[in-house]
Amino acid sequence: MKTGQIHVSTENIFPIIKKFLYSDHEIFLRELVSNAVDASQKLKVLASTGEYKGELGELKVEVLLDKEAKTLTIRDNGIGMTAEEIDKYINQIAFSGAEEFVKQYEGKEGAESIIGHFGLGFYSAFMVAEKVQIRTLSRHEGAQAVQWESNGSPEFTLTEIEKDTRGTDIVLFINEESAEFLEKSRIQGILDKYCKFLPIPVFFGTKVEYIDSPEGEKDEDGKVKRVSVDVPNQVNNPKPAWTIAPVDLKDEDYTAFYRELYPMSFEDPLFHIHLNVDYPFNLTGILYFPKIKENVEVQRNKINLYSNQVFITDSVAEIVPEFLTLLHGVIDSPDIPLNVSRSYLQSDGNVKKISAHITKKVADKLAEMFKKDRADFEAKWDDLKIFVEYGMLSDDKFAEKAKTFALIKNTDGKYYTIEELEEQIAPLQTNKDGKVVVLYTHSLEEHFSFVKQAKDRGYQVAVIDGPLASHWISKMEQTVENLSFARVDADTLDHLIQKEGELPSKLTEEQQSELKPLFESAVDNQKFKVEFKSMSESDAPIIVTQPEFIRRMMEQQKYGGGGFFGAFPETYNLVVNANHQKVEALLKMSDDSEKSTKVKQLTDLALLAQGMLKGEELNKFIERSISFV
Ligand SMILES: Nc1ncnc2c1ncn2[C@@H]1O[C@H](COP(=O)(O)OP(=O)(O)OP(=O)(O)O)[C@@H](O)[C@H]1O
Repeated sequence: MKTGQIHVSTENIFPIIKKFLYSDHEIFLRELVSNAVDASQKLKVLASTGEYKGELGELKVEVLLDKEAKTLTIRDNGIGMTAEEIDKYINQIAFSGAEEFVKQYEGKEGAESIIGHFGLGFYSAFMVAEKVQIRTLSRHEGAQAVQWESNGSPEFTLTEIEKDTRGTDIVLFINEESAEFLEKSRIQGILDKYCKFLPIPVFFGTKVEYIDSPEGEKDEDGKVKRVSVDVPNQVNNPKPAWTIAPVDLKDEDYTAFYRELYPMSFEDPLFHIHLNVDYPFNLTGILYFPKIKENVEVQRNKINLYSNQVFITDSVAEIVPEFLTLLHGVIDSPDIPLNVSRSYLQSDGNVKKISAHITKKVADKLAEMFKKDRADFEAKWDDLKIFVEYGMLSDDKFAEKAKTFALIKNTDGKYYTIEELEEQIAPLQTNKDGKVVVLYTHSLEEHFSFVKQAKDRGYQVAVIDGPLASHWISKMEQTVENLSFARVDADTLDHLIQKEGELPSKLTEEQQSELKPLFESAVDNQKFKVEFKSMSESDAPIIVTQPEFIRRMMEQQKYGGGGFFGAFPETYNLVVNANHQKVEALLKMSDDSEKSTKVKQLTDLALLAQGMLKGEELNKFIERSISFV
């Protein structure tokens, strides 16, 4: 037996490691299982190059729990270590790595968040163990098995032992505060989280499986009986879909993998993108487009980040652009630095490239789908829309590409690209300034009469809805030349698409001034501005409109952005049709009370058409209307 001092300059770093990693103790298992997997893969490589000539056997990692002895063992049959290798890799290199880490981050703000992403490697075992043994037999022929042991002080012992199987056992004597790691369910939970897709089979305990009775026992119906047997419980799928070449995968395989990732999800994704880059950085992965629900937040941050199949985190906000955090799936890249702060991550060159690459891939995939099968793309559009709009608003490069496939639906359920729609409506809907005006509604039901009037004139009305609508419209107006958008209830049709030459007004200015106070007294002055406009005689006598600009500002404030305008009061225009016969008739009435009743009735009808007549006012309107019958 040999005793020695771990090469160390700090007095004792173990208490610091423990304190530092307090919130993330569980990662010790990720580190040790990854080391075991690495040791197995290294052996595979050595075998393939001919350096290792022995039998490989079935390479596997086992996690063994002995609650009574209070130990947790991580066993592999990989390369193993000689006494010299232990001295080099454990006593010197590994330790200096851990020591440097602690020195660098001790007392620094935000250190905890860094640590979550950073493995201290082998030494993280001391977060949960009072004593750690390495019992190992090297791959070299005739090697002597050795045991390294340390109780968390810089002293260690190295002893020759009997061990006739190749590979390494890391035995942790779990300390008192860490008793949770002697619970089967806790260990299973950690393995599920970090080790689900490691490339070498990992086993933990047993599970029950049902098989045909080996003795051929039959039940009453003569069928072979099913019996339960205990089988080794493999925790991982060593060959997850993202590591397989896309040509070898069918759509069903992608869907099955989605289910493997999100067993609780009820719905299949709309489609997927398989990422595969090896230059200038290394990245693989599969991203899925989910059906986006009203409650966007629940679906956010479901992308899992892996590094060589080891789970790192499900918070990828720094790596993918914000609008892409709505996607689901896996990204695996050994090139994403994990041992750095989040703000550094955002400025990292590789991470920026990765983010730009993913955005481009997503745009290309959508463009390809649109080109390949437009009908199918249209069928998916309503689910994709919010995502594409979000992308167009937050990323100019994406917006440029998306203009070719972003669709607008009209009230007849037909889909057009922006360019197609512009071409369609230009002949009738170009105003006197040469701008093509897209009329739109967010709800056919709410705007029924406005839409009908517009369609009666041969205009098309687009359906543009959702929380991002008004932001998106403003963006389109800024980027597509000569295009402007107007909601059908923003003004009278003649003013929404102004043509040369206005209709003459039947009412003179004086007559309008005479009637104006009557209308003003019928509504709340703070909320409504009364104005007269010369409209067609067949148009409604009064309409309530909400100026496009004010409404958009209010909507944009509600869904973020535009805050600098301050709070907008809700204001509307009460537009009186200066050519309507019912309005003209008011002038001839001598009975003031009859006149104001008529005005009230006309005004209420306009409010009713906008769905704005409610509560007491609605009740009064109903009673008044009954009295007319
Ligand atoms: N199960 C094992 N079998 C063989 N060698 C091992 C095993 N575990 C650790 N080692 C050796 O000990 C070294 C140090 O391990 P440690 O986990 O501290 O660092 P690492 O794996 O090199 O880096 P990191 O864990 O930070 O990615 C490894 O590089 C490896 O050479």
